[in-house]
Amino acid sequence: MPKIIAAKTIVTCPGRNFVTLKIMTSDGVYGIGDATLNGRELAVEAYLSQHVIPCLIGRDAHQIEDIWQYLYRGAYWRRGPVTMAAIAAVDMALWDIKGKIAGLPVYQLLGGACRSGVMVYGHANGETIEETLDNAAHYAEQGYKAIRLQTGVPGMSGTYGVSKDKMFYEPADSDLPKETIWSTERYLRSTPALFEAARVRLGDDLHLLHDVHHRLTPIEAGRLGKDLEPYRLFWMEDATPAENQASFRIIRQHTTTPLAVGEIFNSIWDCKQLIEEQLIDYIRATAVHAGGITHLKKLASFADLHHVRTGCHGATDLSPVCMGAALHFDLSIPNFGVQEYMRHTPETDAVFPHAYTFSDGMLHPGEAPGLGVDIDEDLAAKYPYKRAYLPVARRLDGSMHDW
Ligand SMILES: O=C(O)[C@@H](O)[C@@H](O)[C@H](O)[C@H](O)CO
Ligand SMILES: [Mg+2]
Repeated sequence: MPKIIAAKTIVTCPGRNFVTLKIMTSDGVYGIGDATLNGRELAVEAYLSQHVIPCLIGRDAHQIEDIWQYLYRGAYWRRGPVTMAAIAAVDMALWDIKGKIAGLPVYQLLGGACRSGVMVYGHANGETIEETLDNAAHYAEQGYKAIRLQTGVPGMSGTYGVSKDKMFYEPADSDLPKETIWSTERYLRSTPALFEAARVRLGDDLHLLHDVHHRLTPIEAGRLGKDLEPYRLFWMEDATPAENQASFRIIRQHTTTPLAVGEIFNSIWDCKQLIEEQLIDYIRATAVHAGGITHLKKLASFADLHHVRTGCHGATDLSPVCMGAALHFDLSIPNFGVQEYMRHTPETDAVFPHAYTFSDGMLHPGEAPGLGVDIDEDLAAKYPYKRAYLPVARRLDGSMHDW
């Protein structure tokens, strides 16, 4: 058996912070997993190095499910982003090892390909509607079939989703949380105008998406969904905070705009009611924050029973290791919907050489054994950790709001 003989964490900041777990086996084969939790990176690093790695040594690296159960049940304290990101990193690394030993890409171990490629969506944005649509046209020229549109809200700078650099979006760019302002009324006025103009300019064939980023109440979200119906969105994302899953019933009662949620979910328990009651159309949980490929597989199978498809989170704060894992998963499940693809910078891509490729609006994980993603440790060491936080938002009267 390939025995786990050592494991270590690698923290690097090639423009943004990433935490990677590397597991070494007695066969000389190693695997890697993503453990990045944006803005709280060192908590996961400590959880792994202080509490998880000592429990891994000597175990059979092939026993992926058993090790998952051992870490999940064994901690006694279940779930939560730190715990689940740490378990996810172990899980990804073990799938990587199994694939390398079998000489097969991970998607083959998951049941083989269900499709020829993974449709992805890119992020078009701008301060104005015109700038956003120019950017969207640029994505369409590159072959994207699905595009997310976010535009500045008049009179409010620092709105979520609007970036200075049009190809790379990095909101965690400040060593203390930056304060931004928010007005629901202005946002609800400007967003339908963006999509009205988008259909005129971009036509009917592109899939258009939008991220509300948890900033509306359920009834406000119901109204926005209704206002957006004429423009036939692929989805409206994170319409309202989802701790109270039943609140999605209110949105559902008011609109046929498809709903996506779940990038901050850590387990199937965060979306059990949402899925069971068919209150959503797409579940956005992803490998790194929801317990790895093993847990995501269960979640997707449960979702499939309820006509819910997947739409894995794929922002830049999820490393190329997570992107690799997501692509193997996406290719192999029947109820795949779409994959988010926010490109990493060339510096990040150099630290994480990978086999996945983009062509004609689709990503493919490639045929390399395992996850097909590696880490260049010498290069990683040149970019030390830099504290960075996401912004926060306040309403016009100064009270806190979701960013
Ligand atoms: O849909 C998305 O990609 C997001 O909502 C992210 O940009 C999110 O803000 C970041 O992942 C936070 O770390
Ligand atoms: Mg989002």
